[in-house]
Amino acid sequence: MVKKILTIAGSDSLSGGGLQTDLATFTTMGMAGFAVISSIVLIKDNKVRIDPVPIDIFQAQLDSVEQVERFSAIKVGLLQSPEQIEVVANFLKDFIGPVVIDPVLSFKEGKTELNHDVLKAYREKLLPLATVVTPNLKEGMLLLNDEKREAPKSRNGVLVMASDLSHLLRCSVYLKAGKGIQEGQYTDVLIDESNHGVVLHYDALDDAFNHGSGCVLAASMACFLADNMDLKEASRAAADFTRHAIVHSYSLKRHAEDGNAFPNWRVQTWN
Ligand SMILES: Nc1ncnc2c1ncn2[C@@H]1O[C@H](COP(=O)(O)OP(=O)(O)O)[C@@H](O)[C@H]1O
Ligand SMILES: Cc1ncc(COP(=O)(O)O)c(C=O)c1O
Repeated sequence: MVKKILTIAGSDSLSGGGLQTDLATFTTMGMAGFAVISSIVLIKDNKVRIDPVPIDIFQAQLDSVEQVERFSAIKVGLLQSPEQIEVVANFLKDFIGPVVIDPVLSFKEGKTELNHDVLKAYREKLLPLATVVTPNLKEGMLLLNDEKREAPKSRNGVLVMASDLSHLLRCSVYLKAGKGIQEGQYTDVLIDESNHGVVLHYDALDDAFNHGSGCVLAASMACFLADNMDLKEASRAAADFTRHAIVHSYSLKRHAEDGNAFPNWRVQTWN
């Protein structure tokens, strides 16, 4: 039977992340994708504009997908207010199955304002309901909320940070530590459900063409978990899937400097 998988995410009409990227990932993984829209994101001239969907319409979408029997996994992306976070927490309370939450608190594409009530709601209401949370280093530091703490610069430092996050949030953590940890490499760290740490290093690929790579990672991880892999296997498989999406990135304009990760890299392209 075809597996059904839900994303609760923002819409990015440039397909550089958000539900467009999530649905494309689900399709490539051979699963049927469903989407609840939290916000409309507009990116132009290095500015990010986010218009949240009114809360009653957001809730109505969640009520509507309750008709689906039943999702094999749920991925959660951009949420813009404590109210949205609370509504999602309520929705997830009775869900039995893997939940991957990507706490989108910062954008590569431009600055956005941070609402501290959103951070508190994430920490207290939503993230403890996740199977795994996938912050980048900046998002992880924000969630830890410790002004005296410095961002880690070593392999050990990232392991400690991921472990502290996992204790604070009471869930597994896949921390995207980025390129500052080991020369020429990207480092990701997983703290799994038995508090066991795994460090993953990957050769750094061209940075210019990877809008949406965080979404591809979390969405593919949700699919691998839906396929009954354990979290360690699913993490490795998702990291590998995402590297392929980055290698196959495409630009939006013929001579553009940047572009999107390509989640459909497994599918035959028409040339
Ligand atoms: N230039 C790159 N080379 C290799 N891996 C990368 C590169 N950029 C991102 N990744 C990987 O892609 C995944 C998503 O990371 P990232 O794009 O940093 O997330 P986010 O968009 O949430 O900040 C991670 O596994 C990360 O290690
Ligand atoms: C709706 C939405 N969610 C999430 C993201 C984050 O994307 P990334 O995977 O590059 O971190 C973006 C980026 O544009 C977005 O528009």
